[in-house]
Amino acid sequence: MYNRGIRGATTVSHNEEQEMLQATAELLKEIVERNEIEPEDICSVWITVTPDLDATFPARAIRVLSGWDMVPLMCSTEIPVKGGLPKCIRLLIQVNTNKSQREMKHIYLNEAKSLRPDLSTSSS
Ligand SMILES: O=C(O)C(=O)C[C@]1(C(=O)O)C=C[C@@H](O)C=C1
Repeated sequence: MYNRGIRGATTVSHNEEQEMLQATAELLKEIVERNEIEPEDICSVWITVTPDLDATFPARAIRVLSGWDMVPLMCSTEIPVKGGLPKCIRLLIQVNTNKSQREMKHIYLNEAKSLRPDLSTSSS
């Protein structure tokens, strides 16, 4: 068993609570499904938002999911680099798995696909 990291990122159109929660849940669901992981296998989830997103804590979208209440979550702000992609939510999931690092599927949705086209395996 190894401890691996899985990355994801997505964007929202507005600094709005429901949109942020929905985008976070969508990104998490895609990561979980594509990587076939269970909440029990997850060590922690680190979430960042760009400084233009302050309508809510994205962690709220994760801890209400069935089986996710005991997964350690942490939100923080991405560093405000000039010209950085706006309204972006990033996830880093640390997971226990037997898979190799190359088998980890990193998910970039919406405008965030431009961040790491080399890693993105999502078709959406
Ligand atoms: O992967 C991302 O979300 C990126 O924006 C790329 C990148 C990088 O340059 O590697 C930049 C900033 C993030 O904190 C993490 C990684």
